[in-house]
Amino acid sequence: MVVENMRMLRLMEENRDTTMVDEDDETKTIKKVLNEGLIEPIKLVVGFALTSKKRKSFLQPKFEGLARLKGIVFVAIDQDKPLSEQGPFDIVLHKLSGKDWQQVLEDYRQTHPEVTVLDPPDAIKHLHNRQSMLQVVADLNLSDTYGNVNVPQQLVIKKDASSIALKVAKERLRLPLVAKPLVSDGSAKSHELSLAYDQYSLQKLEPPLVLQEFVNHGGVLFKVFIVGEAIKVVRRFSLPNVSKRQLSRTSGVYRFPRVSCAVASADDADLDPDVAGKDSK
Ligand SMILES: Nc1ncnc2c1ncn2[C@@H]1O[C@H](COP(=O)(O)OP(=O)(O)OP(=O)(O)O)[C@@H](O)[C@H]1O
Ligand SMILES: O=P(O)(O)O[C@H]1[C@H](O)[C@@H](O)[C@H](OP(=O)(O)O)[C@@H](OP(=O)(O)O)[C@H]1O
Repeated sequence: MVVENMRMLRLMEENRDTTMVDEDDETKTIKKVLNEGLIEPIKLVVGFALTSKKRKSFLQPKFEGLARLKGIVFVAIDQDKPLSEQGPFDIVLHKLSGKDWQQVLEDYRQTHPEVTVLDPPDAIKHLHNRQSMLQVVADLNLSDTYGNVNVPQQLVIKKDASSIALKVAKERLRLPLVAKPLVSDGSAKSHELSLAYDQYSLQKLEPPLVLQEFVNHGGVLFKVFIVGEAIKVVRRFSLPNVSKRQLSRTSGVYRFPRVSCAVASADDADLDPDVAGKDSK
């Protein structure tokens, strides 16, 4: 048992980025427990294929350690070697884009039906494009049902920035508009959003993109995470409302950073309970 745990520890060390070796007390405790053989035997091997950015944000040493205590280990997939020659895995966890990788996964699913691929390329392809991503929600037709789920008015611009103003006028989209890259592939570029205040500045945008009417939402939003039966809701700070007055006085295109990421948590903020419902338009 101790030998197996030491082997596992080595595996975890080998699979870790050199940028991730900052050890806190909890990590040291986990290592001590591992060394002393006090933990569960390995029940599940998860092969992962992630970008180095994702590996750093998701596979943090503490998380890996806690998973190991529950008998789950994470092993890096070497993309330069055939997937079938690696493992054996119980689960393949991935977040990589590209047709070649999708084909590798599809082939692997055929030859290894016993392995759970999270998620199969076919099941997540609509999330790689912001138009199809939102279409799924629009198709659910949830407005005026039990709650009220609406989708912002939006327009896809594939090319030709000079034609945007005309298209926007034709579709009667109201300014300001949020411009989002059409492709959503996890790259930094795909997260670069901007806000266009006036018609003239629309030509400065860079297609392919999705234009959405800006929806005032009181500067906070809720993110809902669902895994199986588990549901977690977090509150995050977001873009503040844009008033009519502000709109009439502002022009141009403004890039905005990752406003509602994890560091923008508003879970503990003391907010006016009505704030998310106010509309200053
Ligand atoms: N139509 C909209 N009206 C008002 N604000 C918006 C709108 N769309 C997006 N935002 C703001 O932009 C932020 C990011 O938008 P979005 O979630 O579409 O992009 P993302 O890159 O996928 O973000 P994330 O990385 O947080 O998942 C939101 O948190 C919200 O603050
Ligand atoms: O931390 P939350 O609020 O869950 O937001 C996530 C986004 O929803 C994801 O889209 C980001 O992943 P990608 O950068 O791979 O798209 C993801 O990027 P990260 O894994 O680098 O943190 C997060 O920004």
